[in-house]
Amino acid sequence: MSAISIRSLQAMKQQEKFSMLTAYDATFAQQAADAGVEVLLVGDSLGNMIQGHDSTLPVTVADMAYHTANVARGNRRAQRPALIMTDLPFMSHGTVEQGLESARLVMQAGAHILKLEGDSWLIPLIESLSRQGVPVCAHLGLTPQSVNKFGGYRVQGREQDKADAMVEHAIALANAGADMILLECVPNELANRITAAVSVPVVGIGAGAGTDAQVLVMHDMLGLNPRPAKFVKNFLTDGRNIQQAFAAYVAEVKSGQFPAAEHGFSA
Ligand SMILES: Nc1nc(=O)c2c([nH]1)NC[C@@H]1CN(c3ccc(C(=O)N[C@@H](CCC(=O)O)C(=O)O)cc3)CN21
Ligand SMILES: CC(C)C(=O)C(=O)O
Ligand SMILES: [Mg+2]
Repeated sequence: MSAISIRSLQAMKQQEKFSMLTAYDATFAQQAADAGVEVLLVGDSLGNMIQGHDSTLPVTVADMAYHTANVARGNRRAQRPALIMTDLPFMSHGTVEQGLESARLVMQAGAHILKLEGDSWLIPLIESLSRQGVPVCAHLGLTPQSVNKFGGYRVQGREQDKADAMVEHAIALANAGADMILLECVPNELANRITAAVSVPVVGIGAGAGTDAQVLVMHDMLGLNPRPAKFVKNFLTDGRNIQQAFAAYVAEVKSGQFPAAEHGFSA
């Protein structure tokens, strides 16, 4: 089977749901790809899960490059290699110049697509990356790098004006060259509006079952988080091993069984 590409994911929009899971090392990357996970996210949530911080703010570009290189080695050994998406961390893309240098470091470490938190202010950088052949996923809604500005990890886009603005931002980002959109902790109805408004795949976490794809933090879906968020489901149940837990997640995303109503937010 050939490796997953941006093109294969684009073709799945409105045909078949796909799954994304965080991976920070070679062993779990290979396990997830072998279980059928289409996208491995080297998330800056490694600040929480690997480094023990209580936010993603301390994570550096060097940390992201290191974990991306590890994930890339494991992924290469998989039956069908997944697409590797890597987060640009806090304050590593405040200007176009800085964003390009950060992008170079993680792409050269083995990422296939970058994820950037931000709204329409990202457009000049996305246009530049797009011209240089670097795919981008724009992360909207609850963007954890802005936790201090938000005053906590809270659902975003509940007010009508904020919801309308998020739809406009998603359209503008896709027009600027974003190849994917990720929505975190937004009301289901808003996620559905955005999924219908853009032609690129939309990935959700805490955004309901209507998006084109789902993402979870691996440690959360293995039940390793003592205080899981509302959108988390533990798949390491019913006597499953880790590989089977990953496969159950993939299957439940494909069938639409996950996420259920209890994992989403209303307006
Ligand atoms: N392990 C882990 N999982 C994550 O999903 C995650 C991280 N770490 N670190 C970075 C951010 C922080 N995230 C979080 C953390 C908590 C909530 C949370 O507790 N949300 C409330 C909703 C609050 C509201 O209603 O506004 C919830 O009930 O889920 C959400 C996102 C998501 N990301
Ligand atoms: C929660 C996902 C979307 C993420 O950005 C991360 O794991 O860092
Ligand atoms: Mg992240």
